[in-house]
Amino acid sequence: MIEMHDVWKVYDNGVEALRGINVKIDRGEFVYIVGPSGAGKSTFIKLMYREEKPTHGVVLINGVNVKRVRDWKIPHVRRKIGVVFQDFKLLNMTAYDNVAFALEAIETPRRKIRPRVEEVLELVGLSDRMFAYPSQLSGGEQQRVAIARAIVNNPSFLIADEPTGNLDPENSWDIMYLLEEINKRGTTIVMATHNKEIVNTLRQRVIAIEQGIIVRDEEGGEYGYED
Ligand SMILES: Nc1ncnc2c1ncn2[C@@H]1O[C@H](COP(=O)(O)OP(=O)(O)OP(=O)(O)O)[C@@H](O)[C@H]1O
Repeated sequence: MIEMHDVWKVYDNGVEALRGINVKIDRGEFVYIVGPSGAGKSTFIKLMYREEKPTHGVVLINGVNVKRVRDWKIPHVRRKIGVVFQDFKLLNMTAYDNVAFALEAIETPRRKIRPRVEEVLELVGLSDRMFAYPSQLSGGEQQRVAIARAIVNNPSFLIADEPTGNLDPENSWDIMYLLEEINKRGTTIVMATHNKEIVNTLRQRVIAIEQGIIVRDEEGGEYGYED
């Protein structure tokens, strides 16, 4: 479960990106984070995977306070979260190695790496592109590698910041169907997006943030903006 209690984020330049956020996201949910540009969506997402720490308030991931460095270092907690970005952030090595690297980093026994990498690459539909480099893959394929890498450790949460932001509509839908499938298998998904059509079609919980405040939180909600 993800919980935020009176969370504020004030950047060093004085910008109040989040102003008193209270939210609870349960296991297995699929949540869209929407709102105008500069509203605080990425900041909200960054607090969840501890790219940023709250200035005030508490962020709990499965009951662990992300601000308490010692607790957070317990790999057990950190491994619970997979992250996907708009620009994929793949390393310049094969799809297979990008995914295997995530397992090597947590010292997975060698004999377990290959079957698991093959399994997730199959899940994302890339069995036949395993040894391609990012430059040889389409944007949609690169995002699928990034998703495979994010879920290879079986995280409880998959956090995505505009995962379809760099993709054409067809690839965007494919990525969304994949995220739905991952959610059905039990992973909680939190996704910041500007994609009105997706939010209005694949209905899920919608949390709208404006000027650092949650202004709407609806099950099966609409996108609600014109862009
Ligand atoms: N590292 C930073 N230092 C200073 N200010 C920042 C930093 N990151 C974000 N901000 C500011 O905090 C506010 C919220 O930014 P954030 O990126 O969270 O918004 P967003 O809703 O994700 O926007 P977009 O939809 O354009 O990605 C903005 O005013 C932004 O300029």
